[in-house]
Amino acid sequence: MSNDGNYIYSHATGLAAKTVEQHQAPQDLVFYAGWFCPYVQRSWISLEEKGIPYQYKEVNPYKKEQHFLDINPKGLVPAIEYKSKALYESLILCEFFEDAFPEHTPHLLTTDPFDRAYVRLWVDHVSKQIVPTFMRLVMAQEPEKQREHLADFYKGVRTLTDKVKGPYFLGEQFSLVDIALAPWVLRDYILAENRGYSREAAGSAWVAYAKALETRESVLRTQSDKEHYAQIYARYLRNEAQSEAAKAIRAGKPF
Ligand SMILES: N[C@@H](CCC(=O)N[C@@H](CS)C(=O)NCC(=O)O)C(=O)O
Repeated sequence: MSNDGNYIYSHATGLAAKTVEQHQAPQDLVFYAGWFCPYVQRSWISLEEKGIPYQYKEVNPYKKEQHFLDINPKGLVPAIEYKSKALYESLILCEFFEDAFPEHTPHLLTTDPFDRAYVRLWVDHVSKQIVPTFMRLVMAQEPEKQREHLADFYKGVRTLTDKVKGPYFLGEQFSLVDIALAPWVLRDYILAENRGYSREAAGSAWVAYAKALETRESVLRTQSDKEHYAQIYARYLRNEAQSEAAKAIRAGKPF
């Protein structure tokens, strides 16, 4: 076990704490989550958007306790148990919620086959371009590397914003593209405070899109107080984090 788990505040705060409190009763769907985790937040936003009944259980994934490894052998949050069967991986969970609860709207993957593929295409861009570059930029120590990753981050963001219809990616309809990205938009103040990033430098379309995402109710309802996120990122900013993600980024492997 890495000692990263020792640096994590034990529970959600702010509006997220209220949401946790409202989801303590037993349900068919148990959501194993860490309040701090951007991947968790993706699946959590989906649950909140769709009004799916779920029971929230806080897990410290860095402790790798056996009961949790039985649910997710990778030992990562988010994970779920649904009618005693286990699943994990944030985006796979989001798609599962679409399939298992078709009567719950909005349809975040949309219903038209072309649109579904198009949403997946841009979720892939978020996952392969934007998120890893965000992490590389946070972890980079040398100014030259930081400049390189910052330029890559702006590039990834601009490629996406060129396609944003506004206020959300597909227009009025909130979708999985917005969900895949929103947790990192909420956390971009880490880049602004430490790595010379500004939303304005990525263009006015990005400023407007980021604002629309961070003020969406489901996003607000799953957000904790900023100071507790900053505590965790401090280890990434010094390149000391030992999470699976940090190790993969250092090794240049996909995550
Ligand atoms: N690809 C996974 C990533 C999940 C992930 O990395 N979760 C982190 C917390 S943000 C975790 O559980 N880390 C534990 C560890 O690295 O040991 C997903 O999309 O669900």
